[in-house]
Amino acid sequence: MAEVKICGLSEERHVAAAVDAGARFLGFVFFPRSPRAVTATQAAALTAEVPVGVARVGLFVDPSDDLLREVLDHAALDVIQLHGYESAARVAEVKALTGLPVMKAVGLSGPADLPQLMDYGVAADMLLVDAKPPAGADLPGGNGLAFDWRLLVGRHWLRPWMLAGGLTPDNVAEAVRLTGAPVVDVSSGVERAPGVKDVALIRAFVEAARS
Ligand SMILES: O=C(O)c1ccccc1NCC(=O)[C@H](O)[C@H](O)COP(=O)(O)O
Repeated sequence: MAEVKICGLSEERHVAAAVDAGARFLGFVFFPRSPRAVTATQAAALTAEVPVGVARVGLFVDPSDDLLREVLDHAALDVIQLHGYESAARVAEVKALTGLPVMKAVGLSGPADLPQLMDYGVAADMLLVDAKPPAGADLPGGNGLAFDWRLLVGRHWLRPWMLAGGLTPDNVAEAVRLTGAPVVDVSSGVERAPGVKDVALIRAFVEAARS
């Protein structure tokens, strides 16, 4: 059984569906190129009614200090997710600037990428273990691509972590069984088109992950 983060939420009915289904983390994307992007003002409305116990995660890609301040001036966030090329030093700066826990995403495509999880494990509060985006990809995440989960078998890091990348209602139970992930993160796998979430898929995913 794993807890769930539903990422890339941009409509109130999908926030409500994720909360009702039992998701413990909700992700909001502040990266304009993404089909899931929300503005600071939209995020203010989307995050306002989220109950205590459900964490609101703001996803940023190499954000400037100004962007972080602008979003936090409007929207109530509980965690900052960094999904770009941020260094460990930048992770520490963002933590100090925002006063919030920071989750650093690390993309894996093979064993050579694993040491990054140790490196970031000092500065970050949480780790998001994701698939490395393919060369030339438009987005650094949210591509619906899985990596070889066997890379994670028997491994431990300094921080709590989540598994992401190509998870769906059909494969999430096997991913949790193989990796022991305590939390799973999904975006494309609960969409019927890029950026368009689906209530039935959200429910099916949470049920499969928590079963
Ligand atoms: O979702 C996006 O559009 C996005 C844009 C820029 C950086 C990251 C992005 N998404 C990351 C995620 O949604 C998840 O943390 C994770 O990568 C899972 O995505 P998916 O494989 O689509 O389930």
